[in-house]
Amino acid sequence: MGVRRLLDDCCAAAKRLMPLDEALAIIDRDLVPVTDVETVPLWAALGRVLAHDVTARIDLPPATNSAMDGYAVIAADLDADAETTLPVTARQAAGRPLDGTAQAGAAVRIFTGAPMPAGFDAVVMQEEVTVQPDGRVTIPPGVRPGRNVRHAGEDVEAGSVVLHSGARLRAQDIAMAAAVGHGTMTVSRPLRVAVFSTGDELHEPGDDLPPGCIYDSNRHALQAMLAGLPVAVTDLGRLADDPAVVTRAIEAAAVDHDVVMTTGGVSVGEEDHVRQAVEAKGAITFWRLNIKPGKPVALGRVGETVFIGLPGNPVATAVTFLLVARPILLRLAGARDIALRRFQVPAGFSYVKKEGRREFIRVRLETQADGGTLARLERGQGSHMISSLVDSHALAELAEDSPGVREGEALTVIPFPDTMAG
Ligand SMILES: Nc1nc2c(c(=O)[nH]1)N[C@H]1C(S)=C(S)[C@@H](COP(=O)(O)OP(=O)(O)OC[C@H]3O[C@@H](n4cnc5c(N)ncnc54)[C@H](O)[C@@H]3O)O[C@H]1N2
Ligand code: MOO
Repeated sequence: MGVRRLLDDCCAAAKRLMPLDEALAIIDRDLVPVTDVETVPLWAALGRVLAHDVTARIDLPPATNSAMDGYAVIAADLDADAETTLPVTARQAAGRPLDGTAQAGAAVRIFTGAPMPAGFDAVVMQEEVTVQPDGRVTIPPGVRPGRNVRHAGEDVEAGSVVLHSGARLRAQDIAMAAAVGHGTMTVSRPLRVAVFSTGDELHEPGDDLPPGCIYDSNRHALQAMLAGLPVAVTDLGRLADDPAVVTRAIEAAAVDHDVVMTTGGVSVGEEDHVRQAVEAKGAITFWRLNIKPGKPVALGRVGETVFIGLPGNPVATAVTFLLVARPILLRLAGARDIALRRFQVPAGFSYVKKEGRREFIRVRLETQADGGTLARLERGQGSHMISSLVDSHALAELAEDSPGVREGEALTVIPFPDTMAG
């Protein structure tokens, strides 16, 4: 895996801001996914990337069975226009052998999930029958073959592919693997991701805060956001704004990690040393994207290790994690679908934007009385305003050439993924 195909020369040196789509195309095309796999129990497979197709070992359902608690019958035994009273000659519970004899002209007491007795083709719910004092059952007219019957293989046929390699496993995928007989799943190994924050002003939350300093929130936010991805995180703490310290730390972390991720120090100030540190030991592929917030975001390599440099402003960190770091990590983990889901909802506000950059603004998604959804603009859109992240549910995306949005117009929104959703 890694960055073998990442170009060393780049538009980093150029003045041009790279469009987001171009950066995503580089991620898609040039990053080489991990090839190491491991086999894990089902409970450990959630969120991991499936390494091979999963094939059904059995039909699903494995046998034709009843969808209801009631009485199995042969529809042809019944009077089409009048009630029919039948003796009950057998009992069929799920997971047990047939008790009694299932025969034409009789009903079988049956329960949900129990296999249909041979030759029986319909089930009448127990609520619809009358049990006579002598134990016989009276069945209403109109029962057709197939009623309340679930056929073997109607969900999945044995031998068919039920999950495709590259899928990020969700709860329903694990249900499917289990149902068709797999007790383990083969997934790509977790990416080893090292996380640093940089900045002399940063202090650990919980400690005393000297004047002019702030608590390090980004490093903790990143670890929380990474928790939703197939990664093993190493927290490498805070780095001082010292070029030698930053260079040494990035170089050391690159030795035993697949990805080194930093926050802060990636812009143009004299105390921003991250980019130079990466260039000293590797190369930068892109460094500035045509997005707001999050313009200073870098992809590069240090040896074979992928480097991701996220900007320091907390909202820019979160936005670039979603838009850039997340697809990089999913691609490296071998995931097939790395795109964020986008929806259109009406805007409940007007917003003017400068043309030229793609802009992401924080919105709340409100359910209206008519059941529809409306996007409301969060107050405080500065990229230092964490409260607007806390109060929002999604990013609204305004295209490069858009002048903004007017109330009532359709707005493209990207709902926050699980670790950021309410
Ligand atoms: N002359 C220019 N100045 C800046 C530009 C620019 O293009 N030209 N870009 C601005 C943008 S946009 C952003 S975003 C920031 C990104 O800067 P850095 O990535 O170098 O980040 P820092 O300068 O280290 O910090 C920026 C800001 O974020 C706070 N911060 C940093 N780390 C953390 C952390 N771990 N937890 C919480 N907050 C953090 C830091 O104190 C600063 O306030 O640059 C602009 N400047
Ligand atoms: O784009 Mo910066 O990333 O405004 O905060």
